[in-house]
Amino acid sequence: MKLAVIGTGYVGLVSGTCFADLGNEVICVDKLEDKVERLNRYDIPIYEPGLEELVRKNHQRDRLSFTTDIHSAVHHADIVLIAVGTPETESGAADMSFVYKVAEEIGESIEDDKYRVIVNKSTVPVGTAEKVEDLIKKQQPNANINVCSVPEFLREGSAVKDTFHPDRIIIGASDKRAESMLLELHSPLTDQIVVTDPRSSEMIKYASNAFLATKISFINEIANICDAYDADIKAVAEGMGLDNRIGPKFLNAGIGYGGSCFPKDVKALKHLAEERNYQPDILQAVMDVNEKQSHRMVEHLDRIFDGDIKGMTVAILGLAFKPNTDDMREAPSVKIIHELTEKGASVRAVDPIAANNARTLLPEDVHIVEDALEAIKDADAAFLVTEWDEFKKITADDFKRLLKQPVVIDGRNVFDRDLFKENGIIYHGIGRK
Ligand SMILES: NC(=O)C1=CN([C@@H]2O[C@H](COP(=O)(O)OP(=O)(O)OC[C@H]3O[C@@H](n4cnc5c(N)ncnc54)[C@H](O)[C@@H]3O)[C@@H](O)[C@H]2O)C=CC1
Ligand SMILES: O=C(O)[C@H]1O[C@H](OP(=O)(O)OP(=O)(O)OC[C@H]2O[C@@H](n3ccc(=O)[nH]c3=O)[C@H](O)[C@@H]2O)[C@H](O)[C@@H](O)[C@@H]1O
Repeated sequence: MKLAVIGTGYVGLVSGTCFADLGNEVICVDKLEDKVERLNRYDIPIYEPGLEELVRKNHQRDRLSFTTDIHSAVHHADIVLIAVGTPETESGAADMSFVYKVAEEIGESIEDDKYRVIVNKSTVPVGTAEKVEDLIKKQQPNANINVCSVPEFLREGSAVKDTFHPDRIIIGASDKRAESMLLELHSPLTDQIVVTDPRSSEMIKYASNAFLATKISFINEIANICDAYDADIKAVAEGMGLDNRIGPKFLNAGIGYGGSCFPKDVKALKHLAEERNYQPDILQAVMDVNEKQSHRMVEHLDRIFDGDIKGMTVAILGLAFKPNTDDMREAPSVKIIHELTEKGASVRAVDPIAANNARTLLPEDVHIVEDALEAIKDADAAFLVTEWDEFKKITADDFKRLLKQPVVIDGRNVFDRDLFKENGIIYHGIGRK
């Protein structure tokens, strides 16, 4: 099939490349000339394991190309995927200006009566498929199109794997012909395909992200209660997760969820509810717990030093919002570092790949170093903020030898608490002192 993919962020670039790899002819469009130029040189603007080889392979086979010309891409396509950003606005609602602009541009690009399926892959409010259809038809009243919703569920850092092996595909189809084309496109990926209407499909995406965020805030709340009673959240989560109805995933307590999606999507869903005069109390609580959670590490440090942390040097291990990405959007590290510097501490930070993206978000006097052991050396305390594999390998002995004071605050509960304590380290995890 011939595909046009509009937007080459995580979703557009990864899904476009994967569909090309499955044998489709894919043109990826971005409005940013320098991004398109970089992509044509296989200089991939995001860090995503496996992506570069896949782009190179399919580009060289002439199945995948990059352009700024939306007009010719839409003209060529049987299916147009919209994958532009839907960031949050001040009110918490999704900013739909990029999607609406693309809809208008698609309308302007359609000049013939060929049948095309337009697909929203961006995470969008319920009712957007209808709005996009209206906008396209406003530009081109005779456009022979159906607008559908196929939300994306990939995770950053494992985007290629998630796209080739999805748990499920949701197709929100507005018409039988569109449904069968989308089934044909997606059937090589999985048998687990749910076909529904566009509105339900749009809601499935928000509800899924909100549910995962709820699981995280729930376990963080239990961790905070564990803290107060000297129970161990790791044991608690393991015990809970063995119940099939609960499941073990997304029960890692820590410093709250970040990233480009959970924070904005929970807010956007809340906003959607309030627009229809429904007060979503659970979503509000999820956000409130998450907001508080990023302060836990500094609270632990304060507890150890009776609030007197002025003049200390704290080593920050990890800046990205999670491992295997250089994405700094809503990364808890930013809040933690600002809190430390506001309290008069100095910060020495390290991250394998996110340091460049982090620089402008951090106070100027934060010292970013290349190596974890260099960050720790002579610091008064170390904070494990992002659980990169290379940080997990730091031993109790390394901390003991290099830190000025053997204080380790483990924001992701990855170190062996008992071993660290046996080695004389003052170890605090989240919900496991
Ligand atoms: N990042 C992720 O892991 C996931 C994101 N999503 C959703 O997918 C959507 C896209 O997210 P990302 O890929 O992270 O976006 P992004 O913000 O990283 O990239 C969007 C791209 O679209 C381009 N663009 C904007 N307007 C354009 C136009 N008129 N014509 C051509 N290109 C245009 C931008 O230049 C940019 O390169 C969002 O709604 C997001 O919530 C869904 C699942 C996973
Ligand atoms: O809509 C999206 O953009 C995507 O959002 C998330 O993917 P992502 O943000 O890449 O990362 P996750 O692995 O889900 O982690 C999100 C945040 O939750 C935190 N988290 C995750 C799991 C956990 O047990 N505990 C926890 O604190 C992570 O540290 C991170 O800050 C979802 O997992 C994807 O399914 C979805 O497609």
